[in-house]
Amino acid sequence: MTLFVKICGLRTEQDVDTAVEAGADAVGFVFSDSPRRIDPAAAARLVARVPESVLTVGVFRREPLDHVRSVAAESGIRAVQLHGPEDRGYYADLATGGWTLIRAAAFGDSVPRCGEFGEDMLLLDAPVPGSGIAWDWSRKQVAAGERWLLAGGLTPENVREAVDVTRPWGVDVSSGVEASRGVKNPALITAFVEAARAGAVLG
Ligand SMILES: O=C(O)c1ccccc1NCC(=O)[C@H](O)[C@H](O)COP(=O)(O)O
Repeated sequence: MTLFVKICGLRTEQDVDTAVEAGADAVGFVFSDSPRRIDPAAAARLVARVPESVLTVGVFRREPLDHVRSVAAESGIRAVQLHGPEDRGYYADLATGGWTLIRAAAFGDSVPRCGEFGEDMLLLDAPVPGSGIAWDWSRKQVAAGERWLLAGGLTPENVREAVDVTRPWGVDVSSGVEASRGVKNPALITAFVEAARAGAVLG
């Protein structure tokens, strides 16, 4: 099994082309308040460059359901990643649209299970998404074998150790492949994908 790698917060053609050429499995576009925010029309132009084999993901935080549906339709993304406190009804409604659903949960007291809200993937993240701050991965709470992504403060330097410690199904990065906040560095994107997959032992 190959480690699933998602590169998040992309805003330019170069970002997207680099991630795809590096072998990323998914590319993310942030549609909520963030230095990485992109509007749906601009995202649609980038989504059109992405081959079918790579999942295009829209990232949302605390947005009304109608807004998520409308942005997802306009941009053409195939997956929706939710960082808010959405309930099961919200997920059930979105599931009717055919999008792959990714539920982001902050590392904390509860023990999340992938699928308990009807999601297809679980993303275990730092309390502040997109902050580049790592949490104590050795305390990860997801059962082995679940479709879960490790996120929060990953970099080309630490991703290998993080994968070895937590044995995730996949990894997700944003800040760790940036030259400055919101501006991706192509060389770091390539280095991250290579480092993530180098000698991976998955659980
Ligand atoms: O990137 C943001 O600013 C953002 C804003 C609102 C919701 C989610 C956001 N980002 C999600 C991600 O980029 C990743 O899924 C994850 O949080 C990893 O971030 P990082 O620690 O920067 O690698």
